[in-house]
Amino acid sequence: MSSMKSVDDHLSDILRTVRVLAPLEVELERALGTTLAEEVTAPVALPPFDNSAMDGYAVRAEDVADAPVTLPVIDDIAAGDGRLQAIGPGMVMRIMTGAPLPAGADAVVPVEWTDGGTAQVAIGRPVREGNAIRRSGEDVRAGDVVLPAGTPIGPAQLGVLAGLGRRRVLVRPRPRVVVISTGAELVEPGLPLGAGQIWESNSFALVAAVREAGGEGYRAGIVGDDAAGFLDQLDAQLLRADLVITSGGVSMGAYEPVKEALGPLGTVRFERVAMQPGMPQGFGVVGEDQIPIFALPGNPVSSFVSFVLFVRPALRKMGGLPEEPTPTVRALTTGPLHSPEGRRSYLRGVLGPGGTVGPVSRQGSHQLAALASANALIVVPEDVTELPEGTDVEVIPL
Ligand SMILES: Nc1nc2c(c(=O)[nH]1)N[C@H]1C(S)=C(S)[C@@H](COP(=O)(O)OP(=O)(O)OC[C@H]3O[C@@H](n4cnc5c(N)ncnc54)[C@H](O)[C@@H]3O)O[C@H]1N2
Ligand code: MOO
Ligand SMILES: [Mg+2]
Repeated sequence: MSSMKSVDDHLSDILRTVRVLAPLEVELERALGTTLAEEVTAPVALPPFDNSAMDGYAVRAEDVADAPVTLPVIDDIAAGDGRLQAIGPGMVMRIMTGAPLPAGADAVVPVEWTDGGTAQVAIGRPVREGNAIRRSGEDVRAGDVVLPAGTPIGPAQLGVLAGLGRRRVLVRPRPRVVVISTGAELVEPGLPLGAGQIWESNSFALVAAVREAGGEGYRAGIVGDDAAGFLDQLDAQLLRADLVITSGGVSMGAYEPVKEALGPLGTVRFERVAMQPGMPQGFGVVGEDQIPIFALPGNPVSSFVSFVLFVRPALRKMGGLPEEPTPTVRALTTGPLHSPEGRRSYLRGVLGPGGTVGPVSRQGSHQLAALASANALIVVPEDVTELPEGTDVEVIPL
């Protein structure tokens, strides 16, 4: 039996091969979930001008120091009022939240502290200088770097970009990922099953996982166990792909179209990775543009686990995010665990309350429903075959 490649070596080969995607200018509406490819500075201060934090009256604090006092209201300032207003000693203006502070005013009295008058107003208590005023530049000064390149764009970052007047922004685009399923036994869900057939599920799970990982996933349908047909489909799909995932056809059978088609190219290596599930799989590049391709095993749990361990980090890198190990937590096992010698196991488990984790009862790599009942993968190292209940283990939350 040929020797196996470690999970860590396989991942580092992958990360060495995939490249960060070229920056692309996109509309703000399309930037959520991407990574900034430019440094964003503020063209103006935020707030751009001194303004009121409350609905009330713009005053000179010294004029209301002996409150209660009654003072004349010389004008109203609404938010958006562009007039350059000013007040003199002994005068006030009615002002709304967000409206520009008139020159000469140094405090705002909230309407709750007054009788709400419009021609004149009775002010019930004094205010400190600066009360309820939001100063220009208090959030951001003009020229400040607000978002450095490499920032992941979430809702708050998107909001601040709009708040800085941006309509378009330079980002690392979402990787476009095409998923091709292979297998003569596969039928589109929704169509009737014939003898010996099963409904195709891997591409649905993988496309969903791609989307969750920040990529744009497309199903390229099912190709049978025919290497030439697979290559035709691959050629057609490469036009719209930054990355390709195939499922099935990589093991030791008589009909392994992916291995048969890609093996001879010399740019895709088929390995036995020392893991369970997911041992047989390939990785490399295809086409003129050297598009990365993951040839994942057909067993549904195997392709899913391989996605988590290998494809997700590759998508992160392509999308401009820093490399980081797959996030894990520690937990105590609620039952004994078994694992094959020489392969790192990723047992399907349930993370419970209080930092415990238990394996689900069905651990076969074809048992997709068991995966769906799990919320974690329990990592058992290569050299460990049995673990008693109560062992502290590493867990990948799903
Ligand atoms: N003699 C050996 N046989 C197998 C070995 C081995 O080392 N020696 N490895 C086993 C392991 S481990 C795995 S994993 C699988 C990998 O198989 P393939 O990648 O060649 O995939 P297929 O043969 O096409 O399918 C395997 C299994 O998965 C089902 N499948 C495939 N695609 C889908 C899909 N899109 N949706 C749902 N189910 C799918 C398929 O029907 C098969 O049952 O090889 C073992 N064999
Ligand atoms: O390695 Mo296979 O993924 O066990 O079923
Ligand atoms: Mg096979």
